[in-house]
Amino acid sequence: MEIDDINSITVLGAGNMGHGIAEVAALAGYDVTLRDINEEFVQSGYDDIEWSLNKLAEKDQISQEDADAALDRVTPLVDVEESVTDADVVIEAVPEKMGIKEDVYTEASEYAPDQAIFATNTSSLSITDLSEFTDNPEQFCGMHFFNPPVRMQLVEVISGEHTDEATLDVIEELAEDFGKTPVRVHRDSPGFIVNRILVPLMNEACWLVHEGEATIEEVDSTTKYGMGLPMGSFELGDQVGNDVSYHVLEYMHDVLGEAYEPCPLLAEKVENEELGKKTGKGFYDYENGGADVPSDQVSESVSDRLTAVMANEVANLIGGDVAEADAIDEAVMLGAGFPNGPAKLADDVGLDHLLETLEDAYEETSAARYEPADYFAEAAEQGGFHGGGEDDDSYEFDTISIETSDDRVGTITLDRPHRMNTISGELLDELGEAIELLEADEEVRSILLVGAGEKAFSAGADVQSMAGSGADPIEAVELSRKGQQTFGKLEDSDLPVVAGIDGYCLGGGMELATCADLRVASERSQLGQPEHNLGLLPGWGGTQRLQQIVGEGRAKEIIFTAERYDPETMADYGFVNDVVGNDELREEAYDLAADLAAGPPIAQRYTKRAMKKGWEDAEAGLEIEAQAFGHLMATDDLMEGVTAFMSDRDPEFEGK
Ligand SMILES: C/C=C/C(=O)SCCNC(=O)CCNC(=O)[C@H](O)C(C)(C)COP(=O)(O)OP(=O)(O)OC[C@H]1O[C@@H](n2cnc3c(N)ncnc32)[C@H](O)[C@@H]1OP(=O)(O)O
Repeated sequence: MEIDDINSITVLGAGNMGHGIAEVAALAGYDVTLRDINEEFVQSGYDDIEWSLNKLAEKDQISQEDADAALDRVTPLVDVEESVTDADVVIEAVPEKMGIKEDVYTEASEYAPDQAIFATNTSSLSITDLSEFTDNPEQFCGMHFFNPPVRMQLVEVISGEHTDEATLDVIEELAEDFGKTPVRVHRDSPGFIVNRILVPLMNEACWLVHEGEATIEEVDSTTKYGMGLPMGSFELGDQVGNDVSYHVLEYMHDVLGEAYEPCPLLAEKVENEELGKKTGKGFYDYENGGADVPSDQVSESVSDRLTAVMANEVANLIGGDVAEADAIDEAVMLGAGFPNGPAKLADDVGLDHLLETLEDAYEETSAARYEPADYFAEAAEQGGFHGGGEDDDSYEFDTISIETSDDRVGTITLDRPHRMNTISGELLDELGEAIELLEADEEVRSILLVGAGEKAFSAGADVQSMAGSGADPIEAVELSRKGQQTFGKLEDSDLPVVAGIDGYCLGGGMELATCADLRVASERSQLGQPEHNLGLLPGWGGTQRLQQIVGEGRAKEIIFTAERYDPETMADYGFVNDVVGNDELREEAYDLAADLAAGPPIAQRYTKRAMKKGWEDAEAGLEIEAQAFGHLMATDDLMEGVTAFMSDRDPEFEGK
């Protein structure tokens, strides 16, 4: 089957995941049948889809017409035969019990067309075992969505032992058509990628506390503020559900062995029905304020242990041919909101050190969970999961990407869409390097700055990583100076710089855009300096540079009110040069950057210098203007400009 042959999708199971998957498929334009065992369940799933679609429309993420059209494409049904008889793809999302799934597959494969592909959303059962309940196990694979499917970008596409390549290809294309990012899991291994990393991490957090090596506060402070993960390990456990982690661990324990023995502390939580957020109590008490993770109890030994255990799982996945390092990183960043993938995090700490940490713990405790995976030493030897530092492609970054085009535009994309393109220390380093690279590239004549995804240009400094290190005032001073200097490179650049703003442009994100020469914003953008809401001030140049553009009165208004502004108001204030339709932003911003790239480089360079100098001292600015004017007289560009004007053609400036 080819992707173009897919029109009808049946989702079996109208629960939390089932109705979410059906909604995603309907939004992508497919006819969807949503099936559950009785009217009440299926109607409840349908109502949830309607609610969610209306919410998306209310938030202007889709139009009301699109929401209504998507709902119209969903047919709720109870009868199995009727639900699958025309299905091109059947996605199963029924409860995680082998017996229930067996019944569902046996019945559905009796009535589904022979060519239909079956995909399971299971997070914990064997794809191979499930495929054997169908007539065509080669047309069966895993298609694991994350909760809630409508918001989460990741889909793990998992091969079973019998799955053929064509099935995986078409399901990957389908996931892309749903607007998701598929990550291929080559082997049917418990937990696939994301749970295989997260669940042993949460288990190790429990062991550290159970063995008296750390407190819950120390572990969570370290996880969140030391390692920079989105939340503490126990906080995450409570969110996932302690029963869910426990059952996944039990399954891993059965299939993969002793290393995955659930910690008694976790078992105790399950026994006491302290399952986390959903029961009001887990490791934290959600009826009394919930998780309050301290930022000042970061412990190096806890960080080493947790990172080492996580790295061991990465080594198991790579060594076991389940997935490659890049796929693991992408999956965990998208599925769990990690700022960097676990392979990259481990590489950054250093595999030699982590291997030693594991070996020491293994020697001390003889616990199987510390036994280094076979592949670990190999990866350490080659300098990391990502192969060490021998990669001499200087255009490779982790938090940004850069691209150059025939129009001589160098585009820098802030590339942390799962974190609203927030600006971390690493991003600042990479941004500085990227600006220098583009400046040094003779083929580049202008810079375009954009954010990845549709939600944000940038929501500012990554406040979480700032809270981790910013408790130290001296470090915070340095961080402020680093931001000022990095963004200042754009101001000082000889190249004209355009910021293409789509979505949130807040705090440090707005300070970055302030350093561009021109700003184009989409209609849906929201701009502002919310730092005062956090008890901070715009510390990446905002107190100085914004007033140069909008004047002191407006700059003070923007900073003191900490409000979010629409782009039209920002255009009235003189901050935004042009407001364009959401769908046109990329093209319009690029075209502007391309126009500037076709301009006279020497005149542009001197104009920027004269204007900047004039901020400090108008007399000095005027002097630079006069000198530059003189120098330009002797350039080929002037000759070319005048000749082109006389011949009524476009000039071709060479910067000479
Ligand atoms: C010197 C410079 C200083 C500064 O720049 S200070 C920072 C200034 N910026 C801000 O104060 C903006 C803070 N963020 C927000 O107000 C909201 O977010 C938005 C309005 C941008 C978006 O709201 P919504 O659409 O409801 O999304 P969501 O669930 O709040 O955010 C999605 C994920 O992005 C993370 N995130 C957003 N902004 C930041 C940030 N500035 N630092 C770190 N993380 C951030 C969230 O926590 C969350 O993450 P999860 O999905 O894991 O819950």
